[in-house]
Amino acid sequence: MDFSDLNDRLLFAIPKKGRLHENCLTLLKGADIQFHRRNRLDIALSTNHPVALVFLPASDIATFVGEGNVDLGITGQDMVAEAGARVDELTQLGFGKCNLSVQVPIKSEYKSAKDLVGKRIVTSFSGIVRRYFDALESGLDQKAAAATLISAPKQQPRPDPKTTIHLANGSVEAACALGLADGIVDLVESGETMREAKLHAISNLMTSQAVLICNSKKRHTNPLIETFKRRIEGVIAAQKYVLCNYNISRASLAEAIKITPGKKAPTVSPLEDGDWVAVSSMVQKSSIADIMDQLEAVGATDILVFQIHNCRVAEKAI
Ligand SMILES: Nc1ncnc2c1ncn2[C@@H]1O[C@H](COP(=O)(O)OP(=O)(O)OP(=O)(O)O)[C@@H](O)[C@H]1O
Ligand SMILES: O=P(O)(O)OC[C@H]1O[C@H](OP(=O)(O)OP(=O)(O)O)[C@H](O)[C@@H]1O
Repeated sequence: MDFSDLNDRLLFAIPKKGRLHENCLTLLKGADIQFHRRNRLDIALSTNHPVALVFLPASDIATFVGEGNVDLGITGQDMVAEAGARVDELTQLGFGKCNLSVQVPIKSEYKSAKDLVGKRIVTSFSGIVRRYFDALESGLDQKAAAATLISAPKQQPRPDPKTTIHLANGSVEAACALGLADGIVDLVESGETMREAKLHAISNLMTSQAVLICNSKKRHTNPLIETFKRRIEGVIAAQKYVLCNYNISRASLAEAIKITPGKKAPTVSPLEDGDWVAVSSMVQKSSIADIMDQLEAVGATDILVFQIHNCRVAEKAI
């Protein structure tokens, strides 16, 4: 492959390793973006679309998309905020969910992030943390300081910051025990790392999940961007929902529909026995056991649940 192979191809950046990598490969497969990645090469040409996949560190993707070096990408919202990148968030992907929190040793005297103003913080998110503590130092409360990370235009850094922020690229949770920090700012999902390190969270800077992002200027220049967005949304919806079929008497239909209202509306088909109908409806996979109990309680029979491999659905949430 040489660079001319990339001409006229949409460049789509995917995390090359780490927490988001496997889920991204599943999405590409579900969206039927086929490719062959040669050993040790971080660029792979799609074999069925005018697309090149670019495998990059998750932390670089927001900057590359923001600056237009690649057109489309998947990374965490935390990475987008850290890069301060101006990108369009096309869709939230429902994985890589975590919080970015200020944490201190359980036994320390610090009770809120404000108590750490003027102290030492270790983090992998030095940009976000600098902005957050600048906001606290300028007198904002924790909630208002966290809001500046998402909505407010980027401020100039304070010329005389009181709080010392050190960048660490991993094992941030060890910094307090090693005497390097009074507090840390790190990601929390299950909380296991935090608890093992005898830390607890005293404030939340932001919640994050993986997102599909694109360069704002390129959004409407290539129709494949919208096609891939729709396909990926279909794969995610299919992972979230199952199809529930059952039979119910006409007398109980209204009650049953309240339990399974469907995306738009359930499909109701007549049965040979005129007093009964068959109902087919998409329901959230996570509540299916509850829903089956409720359907049985209102008299539904022959309740069958099917996995959905792929779908395109209306926006309305169930
Ligand atoms: N424990 C976690 N639970 C859920 N999502 C996480 C977790 N840790 C990280 N993430 C999400 O995954 C993204 C990438 O994290 P990861 O640790 O894989 O990044 P990386 O630094 O590129 O990889 P590596 O640590 O392998 O160098 C983060 O920006 C965040 O959005
Ligand atoms: O709340 P938990 O479920 O324990 O997850 C949180 C941990 O996950 C991430 O680290 P990762 O495992 O990616 O390793 P790292 O410390 O090398 O970044 C993050 O930096 C936390 O340390």
